[in-house]
Amino acid sequence: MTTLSEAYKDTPLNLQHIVPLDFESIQELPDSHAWSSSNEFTLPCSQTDEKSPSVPIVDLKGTNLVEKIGHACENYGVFQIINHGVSSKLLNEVEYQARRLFALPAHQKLKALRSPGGATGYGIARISPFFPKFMWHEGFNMMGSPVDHARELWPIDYDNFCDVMEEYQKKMKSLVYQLLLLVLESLGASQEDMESLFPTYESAESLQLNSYPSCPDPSRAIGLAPHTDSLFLTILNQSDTNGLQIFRDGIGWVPVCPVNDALVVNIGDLLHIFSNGRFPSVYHRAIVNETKHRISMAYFYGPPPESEIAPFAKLPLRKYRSLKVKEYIGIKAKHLDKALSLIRL
Ligand SMILES: C=C1C[C@]23C[C@H]1CC[C@H]2[C@@]12CCC[C@@](C)(C(=O)O1)[C@H]2[C@@H]3C(=O)O
Ligand SMILES: O=C(O)CCC(=O)C(=O)O
Ligand SMILES: [Fe+2]
Repeated sequence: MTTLSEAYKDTPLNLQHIVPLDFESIQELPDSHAWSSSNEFTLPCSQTDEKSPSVPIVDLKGTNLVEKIGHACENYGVFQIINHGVSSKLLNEVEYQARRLFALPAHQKLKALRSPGGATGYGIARISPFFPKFMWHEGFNMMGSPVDHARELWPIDYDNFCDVMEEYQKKMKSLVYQLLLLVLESLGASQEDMESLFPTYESAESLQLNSYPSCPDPSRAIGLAPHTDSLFLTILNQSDTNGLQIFRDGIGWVPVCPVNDALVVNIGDLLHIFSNGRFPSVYHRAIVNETKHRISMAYFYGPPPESEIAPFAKLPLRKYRSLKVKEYIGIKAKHLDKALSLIRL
């Protein structure tokens, strides 16, 4: 059986595209990280609130969930959830542990550096080789138990970090499955379809901690360049600092403004394929700011790498060919934004 991390082995990266900058030691934006300045207008978060949000907010204890989630998936590709059952204590604890990790000195973080063919550990975003400039970002990725890398970072006291990350992954897994059932129901799948298509015990999952240090010249830097996520669904804990933006056709970049204790859910490419394009994977990016060190935590969830993915049989006129999840991951790793069009029928 191929694991998710093995699915990335065939497209190794060189060190230049793995090692982050030592942000602590930098006073000015280096040319390597300076993007041409973008003056596009984006709606400021001060002009939104919970009554007129920039993307839908779904109360998981509310009514008509299938309808609301279906509408958000079809029209936005992203929504925020509240009353999701994950305690604010746990949300704060993962953020605390992530901050603790990124606050380590650079030489210590490099002990957990991702290997060229590996997917887990410390490093810059996988999508970096596709862009001419580097991002104002460092990440730490986990697939399953983080213990091996955590021990490299904190040889003695790695338990706290691991306990929190494992508990968080467990909570995310049950939450994502609950969301997936609602999403599938809104596509017209029956309970039986769902159980046979996506048995709970089989999946691919990954938890990514993102760090965007405060930046001396934020208008010329980018935290995470525009991309779509690859798997089914992503649950993002963006804490309380804004930075996440989605691209909406005909409008442009729209911020996903932080709502206290809310989590952001977004559609990835595999769900785009499964929904035959009805639920498009949303193009998004993260911007940085001058004063705050922003942390986010993204949980990615998808079907196992060996399984087949295709548009759901009950949907008319299939637009995408059927393929193995690991094959799609390989195509995406080589072609990024062109991956979906390469499998179009
Ligand atoms: C399970 C995943 C999902 C990955 C690849 C792999 C591990 C790291 C994830 C991210 C995290 C940062 C953005 C992204 C675009 C990136 O560069 O690495 C993500 C990517 C994807 O959604 O494709
Ligand atoms: O930090 C954010 O707000 C976005 C993170 C993201 O897009 C990702 O990890 O894939
Ligand atoms: Fe993303």
